[in-house]
Amino acid sequence: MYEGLPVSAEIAASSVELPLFDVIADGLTGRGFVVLPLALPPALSEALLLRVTSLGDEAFRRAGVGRERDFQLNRFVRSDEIRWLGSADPAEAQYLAWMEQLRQAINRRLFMGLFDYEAHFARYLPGAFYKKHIDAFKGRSNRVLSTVFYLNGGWQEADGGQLLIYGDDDSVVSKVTPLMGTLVVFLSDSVPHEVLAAQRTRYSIAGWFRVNGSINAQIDPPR
Ligand SMILES: O=C(O)CCC(=O)C(=O)O
Ligand SMILES: [Fe+2]
Repeated sequence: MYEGLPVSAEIAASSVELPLFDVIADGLTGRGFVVLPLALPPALSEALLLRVTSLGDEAFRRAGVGRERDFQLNRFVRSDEIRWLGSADPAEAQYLAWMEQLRQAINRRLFMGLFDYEAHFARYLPGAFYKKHIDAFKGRSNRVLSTVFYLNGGWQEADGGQLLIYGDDDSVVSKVTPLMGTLVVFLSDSVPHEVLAAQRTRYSIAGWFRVNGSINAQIDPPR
């Protein structure tokens, strides 16, 4: 039992399979990505927003790119700040529990062999962006499935910060408003995407399901 959240927001370990998981699996098989409004229990989304907004500046650090440690260079690529989720906080724990359900559901449906999941809050202050990229290069990362969950109430077009998803021919196939409750799931190594500059502070949770196994004797890419 988690404190501070209504019982309805709890994700029981034995909860029945959500139809949503079918939608996600079908979307991944079809286009390689899926966008779902109001994917998680609203009370959980609110608790996560409360959590991320209660964290002080010192809780965040500037995000890096891959193995790059050159933060000057990275600033041209991305300018968000991050904080990793853990199970000590009840809202974070519930989010991770929901993702564990999704992990198992995807494995049952698509046999992807997803092994674990890692996720961080991201804070994009006004002006922050993340240039076009993919989250993983085939054979060089354990990350295979990406998730992004948004925590912004009343987000308007003029607030910027949209997620652009690109198709094979470099055209934008989806423009996602980072609105509270929306979840995006996509294949990490084949879906280029970009975050347009936010005009007001934008909160999200980015996460990755990973497969097990070492790459160049390294189990996981460094955080
Ligand atoms: O916040 C988003 O919309 C996407 C973030 C992203 O692409 C990433 O963290 O890799
Ligand atoms: Fe990304």
